[in-house]
Amino acid sequence: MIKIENIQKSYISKSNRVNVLDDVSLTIQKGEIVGLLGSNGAGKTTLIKILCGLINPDGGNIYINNKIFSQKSLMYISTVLEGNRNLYWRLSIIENIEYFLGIRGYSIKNKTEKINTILKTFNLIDKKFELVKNLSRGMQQKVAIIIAILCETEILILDEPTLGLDVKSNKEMIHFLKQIVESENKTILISSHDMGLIEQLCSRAIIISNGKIITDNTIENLNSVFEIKSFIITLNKKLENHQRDKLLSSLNLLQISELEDKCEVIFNIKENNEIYLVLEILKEFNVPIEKFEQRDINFEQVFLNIIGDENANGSIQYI
Ligand SMILES: Nc1ncnc2c1ncn2[C@@H]1O[C@H](COP(=O)(O)OP(=O)(O)OP(=O)(O)O)[C@@H](O)[C@H]1O
Repeated sequence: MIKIENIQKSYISKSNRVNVLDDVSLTIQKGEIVGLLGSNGAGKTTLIKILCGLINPDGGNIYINNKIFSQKSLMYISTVLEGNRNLYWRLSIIENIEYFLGIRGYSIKNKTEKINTILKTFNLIDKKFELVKNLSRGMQQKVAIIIAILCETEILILDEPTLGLDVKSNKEMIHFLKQIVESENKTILISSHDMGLIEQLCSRAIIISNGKIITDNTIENLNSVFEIKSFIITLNKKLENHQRDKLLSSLNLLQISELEDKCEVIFNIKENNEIYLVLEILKEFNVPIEKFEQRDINFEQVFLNIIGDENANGSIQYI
């Protein structure tokens, strides 16, 4: 179990103090698979580096299994950091496994069967003696994660596991991680930009923006936002002021965007009958409708809306 309370971290940049993590608190229960989402520079890697003891926070507390964080906590945690510096490139897969398990005090002699099984499962058995530098980026990433699993820690932290992978390797990696999530009973924290990955693997998503947690909710709850439908009606005439006012007051989630000699009415609804509300008002105005389209809403949009609203208003709204 991971408990983070009021973590604070800032860096000095060009003689200014920049807050990178601002009062971050979260709890991840044993066995939970949690996604950490955020735009570039949001503070995800900083939080992960603090969690694996690479940097110290300026303030706040971390508890691992109810004990205050110390060097000893690291025996419960394996981390795969972003990028390709998790392995020794001039060593083979098996030599890397031997080295990293050795650091944790394990001998690979007692683990040969487990190592071979895991390498077979993930199609790396033929590459066991291959130097890591000769492996593809996706294979290297898999090896780093396999080593983290072989360390048999309770907690696994993965920072951007699909970063830099092509479309095919990205798909394979998600499949690989799904197998891991299903077969290993671990507490897992995965940071990513990849909404699909978080949606498929995690039960909960924490969204961080400018060093602050702005949403911490189950994927199920966040997914309920998908039930919202979004429409655009293009009118080939501009609206008069009183018509705009009437439309804007008809629905909470309605925007009007003026184009050259047209205008777009964009609205998001949960109930289908709200479409008729808008259409009836437009009928009353007797303005010709040029186009009526439904827009797709996906997790990425939900995320962007949450981040966008946070940046715009300092408060969170889901659409
Ligand atoms: N050592 C450092 N010195 C100064 N600023 C830093 C340092 N490390 C990180 N930062 C700054 O802290 C902020 C958060 O960086 P961090 O790497 O944690 O973000 P991130 O959410 O992981 O972003 P990305 O998705 O781009 O990896 C950024 O503005 C970054 O420039």
